[in-house]
Amino acid sequence: MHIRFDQAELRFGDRVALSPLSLSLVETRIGVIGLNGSGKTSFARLIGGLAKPSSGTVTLDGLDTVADEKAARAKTGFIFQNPGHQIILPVIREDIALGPKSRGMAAHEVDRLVDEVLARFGISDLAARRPHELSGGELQLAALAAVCVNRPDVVIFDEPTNQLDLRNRARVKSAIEGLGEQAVVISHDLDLVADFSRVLVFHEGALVFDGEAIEAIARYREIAGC
Ligand SMILES: Nc1ncnc2c1ncn2[C@@H]1O[C@H](COP(=O)(O)OP(=O)(O)OP(=O)(O)O)[C@@H](O)[C@H]1O
Repeated sequence: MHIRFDQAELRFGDRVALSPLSLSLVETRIGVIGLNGSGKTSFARLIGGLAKPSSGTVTLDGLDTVADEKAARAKTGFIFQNPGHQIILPVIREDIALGPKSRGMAAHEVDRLVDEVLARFGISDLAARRPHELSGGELQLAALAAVCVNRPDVVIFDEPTNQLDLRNRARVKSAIEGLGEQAVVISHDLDLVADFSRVLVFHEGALVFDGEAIEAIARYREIAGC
């Protein structure tokens, strides 16, 4: 998908969360790194249509995230920092079924799709479980299944390996690697983006580097002073 920022800016009163930014993204794996408060989530929320630019535009395959809000939103899936908050129904299977059901799909087709996506992320055994019974890694995968069942063109992850142990981190990393969809991944876990074709570095609300992962990570280390 073609994600395009055209002088898009995000402000909260006098506070600038993201300075005017113009760029085009077509790569399948895009990493976003930077210090806390540097503007990464603001950037991601603009892509996902969860924030409206204070000025400028953001388009997804030519659809404006404000003027064509519904169609643009349908192209994106967002996995929040705390995926437990986005699982709203009491049982995982029901939660994953919510999107297809709300589009009026027949019950047997919904069942088939849900089974397929559970198997795809290796979590068929979690179908009947409740969100509070799942580990952080399992919650990430369940949220990812609930997003991917809606067939987005791009999946946006906000720190998907935050607070995960090594095993769960590896599980989430491999799920992201295996995605057919385009992925935009915000991460403080530099290993996660080390193989990505394009990595953006934000600092104080501005994009300060855009390019190869290895150079992006070096630039980030320089900014962090370590
Ligand atoms: N709703 C809001 N109201 C006011 N200021 C905000 C709001 N959301 C973000 N900001 C400010 O915008 C700036 C960028 O925040 P953002 O969440 O995009 O950073 P981040 O790089 O994702 O940080 P982190 O790594 O801590 O998640 C910060 O100074 C933050 O305080």
